[in-house]
Amino acid sequence: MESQTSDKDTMIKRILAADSNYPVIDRTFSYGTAGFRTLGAHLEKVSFRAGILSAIRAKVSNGLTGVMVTASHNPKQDNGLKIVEADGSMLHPDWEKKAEILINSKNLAQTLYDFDQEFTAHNIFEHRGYVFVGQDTRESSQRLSDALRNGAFFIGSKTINYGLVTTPQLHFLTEKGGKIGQARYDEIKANDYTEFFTAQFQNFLALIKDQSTTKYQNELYLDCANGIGSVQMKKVSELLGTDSDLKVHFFNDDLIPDKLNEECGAEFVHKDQKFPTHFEDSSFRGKKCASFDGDADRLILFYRDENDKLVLIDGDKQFVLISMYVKDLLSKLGITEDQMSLVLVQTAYVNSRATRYLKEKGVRNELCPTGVKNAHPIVLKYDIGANDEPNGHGTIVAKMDKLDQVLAGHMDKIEAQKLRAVLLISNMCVGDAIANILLLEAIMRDLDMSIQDFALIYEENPSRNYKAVVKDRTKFKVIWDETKLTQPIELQEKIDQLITTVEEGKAFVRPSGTEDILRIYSEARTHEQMELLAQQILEEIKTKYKDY
Ligand SMILES: CC(=O)N[C@H]1[C@@H](OP(=O)(O)O)O[C@H](CO)[C@@H](O)[C@@H]1O
Ligand SMILES: [Mg+2]
Repeated sequence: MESQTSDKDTMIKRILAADSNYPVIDRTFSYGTAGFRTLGAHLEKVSFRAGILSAIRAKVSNGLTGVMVTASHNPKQDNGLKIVEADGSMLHPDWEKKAEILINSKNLAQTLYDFDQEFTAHNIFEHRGYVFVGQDTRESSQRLSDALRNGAFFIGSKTINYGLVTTPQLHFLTEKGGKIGQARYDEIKANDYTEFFTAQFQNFLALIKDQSTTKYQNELYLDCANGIGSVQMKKVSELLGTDSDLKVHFFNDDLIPDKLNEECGAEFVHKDQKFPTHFEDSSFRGKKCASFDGDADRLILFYRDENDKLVLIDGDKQFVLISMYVKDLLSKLGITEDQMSLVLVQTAYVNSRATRYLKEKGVRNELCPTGVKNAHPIVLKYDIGANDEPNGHGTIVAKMDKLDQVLAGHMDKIEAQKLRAVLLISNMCVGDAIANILLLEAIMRDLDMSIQDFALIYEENPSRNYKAVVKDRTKFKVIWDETKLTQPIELQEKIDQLITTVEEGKAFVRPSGTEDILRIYSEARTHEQMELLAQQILEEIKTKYKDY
């Protein structure tokens, strides 16, 4: 698609005419923790305008942005839009604000003239920009992708539609585009992603192919949340071939939009602490299982123990293993923290036992507010930085140039080869369920570790997330790392007091950044105490703060 005009006024007229075709939704949209997200039916105009915004962003920066149409783990009637920078990272915070201005504008022509003024040097009505677009399997996704591409077209941009891809895949493809430049965008194919990660996994396995295993389980039972992850993971499986070390059995791999995230997927398993559909059977006992979320950027591992209890391996434990593995290789090579710094960045939701374990093992650990975009700036301060959220988000990022310098002279050693190879299995743009399962399989295989061994690295305190509906969640204010409320302070004082009544108590309340609710986290040494603590806090909110 190509715009023929360079005349500003004519272009704006056409944009306004197209914009008026999309229904007006009378509310203010904000770019939350994970982009614009609400009912799919309310997002058509937002998508059209997000297309314009993404195109402008491309024109004034590196010529490229990516947009993913998805609402991840949220209900099937929801949808959302996440904008990706040309380096594969999340939209710059300054541009989140600009996106809100353009999307909520009551005078679109004026807003466009304002943008034009602000970016005079970039000629936003003339320069070409590119927008890479991906979508999940929701019913509304096609319509929203169409509206989005339409918006980009009307402001004179080209779009490349990758169709059904996972969120991390769209980040990967956008980053690749940012690296190779516009002239070669045609070369980028959605399958580059699956081919890349399969090859990295195979490279690592080639280093350890002679190591025999006794405990590693090479079969994985995968719950795909009935989302797009199954399509891409099946491609990985095919590329690995039948004689591969890793055999994946696919479940909940139906692409009917109605089934998306329905009683399955990482969010369901983690928050509800229940087995997903098709995993109820006791024949799954002891087997290594995992769940993706709807757009495959989250991963939860789990198994059914001998008492049929669900044992979860959450994001924290996954990244504790990954960080420990990397730390161990560095120390075997005699590489110090000064030569190559390492950090694991987590959120207030981290289990106290994980924090304690990391301290014992000497892994540097920092907290950040919820949302991957908050972890990223901290991660980048270190040479190797991992971040995770218990719900299954997480990635490990390494400054590969620096690593190569530090490893020069060590590359004859297996530890150096493993370190380089294992880090390359990571999707360094954003947390990725497919890359992460391959990364963890590589490590479990090398350490000859069963899923049961994995679960035992440390024993978490029982914990759980709860929700409460209040009149106005924005009145609840928290400190930077979200572990405490500053307002209402009386509620914080009550929580502080309740925590002391249970063993190893930890609890906090914060307003969600993606839903119109308060989130309540509770943790204690026993399940009963954890529930008691949560119930008391919920009761306090219900009786005193519902209409606050
Ligand atoms: C407790 C929890 O799971 N919070 C989730 C949720 O954010 P909230 O701001 O808590 O609504 O959605 C985010 C985006 O997917 C994710 O990064 C985060 O971990
Ligand atoms: Mg997701």
